[in-house]
Amino acid sequence: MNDRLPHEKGFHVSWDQMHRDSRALAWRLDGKGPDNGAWKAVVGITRGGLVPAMIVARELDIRVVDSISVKSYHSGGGKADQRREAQVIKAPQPEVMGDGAGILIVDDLVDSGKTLELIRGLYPKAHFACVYAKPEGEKQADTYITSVSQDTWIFFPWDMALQYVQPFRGAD
Ligand SMILES: O=P(O)(O)OC[C@H]1O[C@H](OP(=O)(O)OP(=O)(O)O)[C@H](O)[C@@H]1O
Ligand code: HPA
Ligand SMILES: [Mg+2]
Repeated sequence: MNDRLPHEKGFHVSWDQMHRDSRALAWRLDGKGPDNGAWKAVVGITRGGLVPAMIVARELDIRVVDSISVKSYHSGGGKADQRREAQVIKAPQPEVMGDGAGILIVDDLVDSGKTLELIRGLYPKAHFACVYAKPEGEKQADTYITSVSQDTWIFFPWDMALQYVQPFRGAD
């Protein structure tokens, strides 16, 4: 039985690491767009995807940047059969998106893949790019930088703060 709490197997990502990994994602995508290698626009999935989306747009000199807001919630009866559902609560500009061709849709992480699955249904020709990917959802990402095991919780820098920790060998 696995009775470990989510925060007990944690991958803590600093701002610096996030910046490096987002830059690596941009460089991987450079020249891979459908129009002579160019991408038309970057769309960040709020909220976590806005940080890598900005960095990718900056690295690749893409000035058209939009966002899509997805709200996730748990549905189902008892705790055991609860499922994570997702709903789009704010769409990007339709004139920018079309069917998604040439559009880079960026998120910080793919976990179950539900968020990307929902958005892919709306923009089937878009390219989906994430910084981190867990195995269950990684097939939903066309490009990602770092694999993280399914039972690891990723802590992003905007959810953390520097704080004092006791020395390993405490004073008596
Ligand atoms: O692959 P999935 O299982 O769908 O999970 C991945 C999504 O979950 C997190 O966002 P969250 O919905 O928690 O919202 P936030 O970005 O606003 O923090 C993360 O930023 C991804 O967008
Ligand atoms: O590992 C995670 N970290 C932060 N947010 C998340 N949302 C789904 N999985 C995660
Ligand atoms: Mg998110």
